[in-house]
Amino acid sequence: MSTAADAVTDALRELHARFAGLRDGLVADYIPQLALTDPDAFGLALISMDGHRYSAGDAAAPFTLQSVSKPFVYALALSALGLDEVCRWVNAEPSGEAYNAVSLEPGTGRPDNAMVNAGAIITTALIPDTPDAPRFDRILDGLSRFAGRRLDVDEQVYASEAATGDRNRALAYLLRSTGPLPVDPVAAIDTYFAQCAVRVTALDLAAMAATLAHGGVNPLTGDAVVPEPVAAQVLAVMATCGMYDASGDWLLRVGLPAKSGVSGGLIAAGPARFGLAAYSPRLDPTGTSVRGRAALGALSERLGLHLMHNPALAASTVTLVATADELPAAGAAPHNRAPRERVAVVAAQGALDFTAAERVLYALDESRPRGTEPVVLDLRRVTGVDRVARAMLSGGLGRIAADGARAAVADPAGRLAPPGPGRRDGPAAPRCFATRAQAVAWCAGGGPG
Ligand SMILES: NC(=O)CC[C@H](N)C(=O)O
Repeated sequence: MSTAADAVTDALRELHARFAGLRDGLVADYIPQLALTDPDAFGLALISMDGHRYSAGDAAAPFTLQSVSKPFVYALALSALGLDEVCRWVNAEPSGEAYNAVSLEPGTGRPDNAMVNAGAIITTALIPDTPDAPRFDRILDGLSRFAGRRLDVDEQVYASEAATGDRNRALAYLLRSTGPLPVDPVAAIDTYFAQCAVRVTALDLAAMAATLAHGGVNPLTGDAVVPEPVAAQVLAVMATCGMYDASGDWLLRVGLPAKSGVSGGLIAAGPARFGLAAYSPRLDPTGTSVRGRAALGALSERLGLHLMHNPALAASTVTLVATADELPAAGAAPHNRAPRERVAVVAAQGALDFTAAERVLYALDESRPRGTEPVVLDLRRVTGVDRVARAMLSGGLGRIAADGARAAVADPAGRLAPPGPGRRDGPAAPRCFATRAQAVAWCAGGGPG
């Protein structure tokens, strides 16, 4: 039997079938253990903001995080130290160079960003290291919370990189020699190798990406892994730097914050929409999975996820602009008796943010052609009012009241202010009522002022 949501799985399966024939690219072999992976493994996964999981192909096949660990450890550093402190040691500029380049700011020695190896090594070194919570324990714990399950280290890949990672060790020594660092990158290099060797699946990666897309809260477990501003900061750096010297092209064509790794993992995050992941070990010259890139690019196009694409203009916010005596009798019963004033009524629906609140304020003005009429704002069909919209609506209604007109809100859920005709919390708090009829009656002069 098939379910309606199988249509989402079908979309992933179709992309999997479309790109499974791609044989371009090479499996990374500078970490010898990685050369032993099956070059044809190919998995895709998608996790929604409600925690719904979809996958196709080898989405449960294990592989190591490699550079896909970088944005998550960056998130942990930002959570521990804050953006300004982290930026003192790692910049946030695209380097336009390969992941292993020696891209250090002249003068300060500061790496360009936390997505290239030099920046990632510093980021790892910035994670606090205390006897009761050693640095790597904190990192493994954090990565596990992003994934929503306990992760472990592929000891063979770790040993393989530790034995051959001379270039990264050289970078660590160079970093220590150039900058007045608060931490020792040389001491942190083995921790960096270990974080790169943490074992995941494409489904784990999708959960990790979905956690960033979901404001730092894992949509599978509900765990608030990092604060919302940190998730936004990490996504911003992924968008500009996540694909190294291919970051501009990726943002242009795919339009999503993303991060690749040399084991073949690739994540992309559609903020407030999805976490996406691909796994396929054959890499292009920038170190990105060839099939992963093709599949996530096609998925973004197909689902309309490009960030700069006309962002979802919400359905109409304002559902009614009228005067109370134009409304059906049931909606405005008290008003049918000779009102002292014509009362304007504006009704809104859906989730109110800045964009929606601007529409509502504009409609409030349109509903009062003389600019002196009392007005009722009907929020009964509103599902949410964010902080910005609340301040804007209170401010707009406050201006009407300050001009001497009555302004009331039908707001039984108390989204703008607690309901109750007697309630007035100060000059900025609008008069709120449980029903529209009560609000209209008060505005028409039927209630105490
Ligand atoms: N791009 C990558 O995935 C690189 C990670 C790898 N562990 C390295 O530091 O070389």
